Amino acid sequence: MSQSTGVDLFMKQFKYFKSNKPQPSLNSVISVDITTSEVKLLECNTNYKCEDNLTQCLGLINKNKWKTYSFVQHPGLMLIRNPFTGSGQRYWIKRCLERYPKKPNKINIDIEIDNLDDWWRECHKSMECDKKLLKKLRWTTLGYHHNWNTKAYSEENKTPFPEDLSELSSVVAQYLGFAKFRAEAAIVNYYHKNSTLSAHTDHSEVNLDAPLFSFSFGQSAIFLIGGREKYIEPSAILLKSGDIVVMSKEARLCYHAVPKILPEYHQPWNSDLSELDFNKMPSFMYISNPKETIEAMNENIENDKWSEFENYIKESRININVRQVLNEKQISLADENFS
Ligand SMILES: O=C(O)CCC(=O)C(=O)O
Ligand SMILES: [Fe+2]
Repeated sequence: MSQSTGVDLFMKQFKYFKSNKPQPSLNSVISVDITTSEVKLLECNTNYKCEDNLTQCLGLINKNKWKTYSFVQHPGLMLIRNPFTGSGQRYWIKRCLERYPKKPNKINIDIEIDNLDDWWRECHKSMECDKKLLKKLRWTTLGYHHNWNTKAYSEENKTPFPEDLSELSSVVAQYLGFAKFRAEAAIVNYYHKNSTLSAHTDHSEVNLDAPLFSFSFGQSAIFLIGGREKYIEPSAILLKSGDIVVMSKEARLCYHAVPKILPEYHQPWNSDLSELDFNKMPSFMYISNPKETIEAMNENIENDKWSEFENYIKESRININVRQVLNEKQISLADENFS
């Protein structure tokens, strides 16, 4: 495996952090809250001007308060430390549970259960929540659906990408200077206490220059990121609820994994629950019904409507992994100029 010694250092670290007995030491895990020589706070002075009420409507705090970090050992890797409001976190968590797993989107349970059109409702149709079904959801795919066998995207296996997630991705992309980014495919990953995601690279997209955006909510996780080969020793980074990881440039094709979910005491989705009151609607690029989005954002403030989602997220982690599939001028996968 290794050039010289044959050692897969990625796997070694993965096994170390995955272990329950003994529990791994977290001393070497990078936390961007603690200043070390490995992490740098980035000045994001791209000329991106967007209305403050646009970020607010997407559940984000004012962009001049965002903190973006880069990693000395991993050029192209960036982390925006939780730029979401509490109501914003609630909105995105709820979308990942209630809306995105609905048809025509695809979920892992489709293979086992036919016609499960509304997983969340099915889990909550009787007084007592169906915990077994609840834990069964491991992924939802959106837009160009990831094909887990062939790993290839196709025009036949594509449904409309959620407007709100396009909007969110585009705001974050523009903020970092990726003005032309288009969200075209996403995997929503659902993790429970002992869930892991093994080492992989994401290389199915035609466009491997566009960055990949990863939004995490709920319980914390150890994220491993290494190099283009598995013999390169990975770094372990602590991801918390609301964090956005961006894999761009050299980091775009690097091996990464999630060896461990860590229970988190802080619940940022329960603080900063301010109501949006808009006289002036922002101009959205993708969202066609701004009023509906604002109402959905505000609805979460009422705790009784939120409680079922709270029960889920206090034990689980959700990650939304957004990609651009096509090249800038490409219209479809069939576009011959790009095949
Ligand atoms: O859960 C994460 O943080 C990473 C998910 C991921 O790498 C993927 O979906 O390809
Ligand atoms: Fe990935």
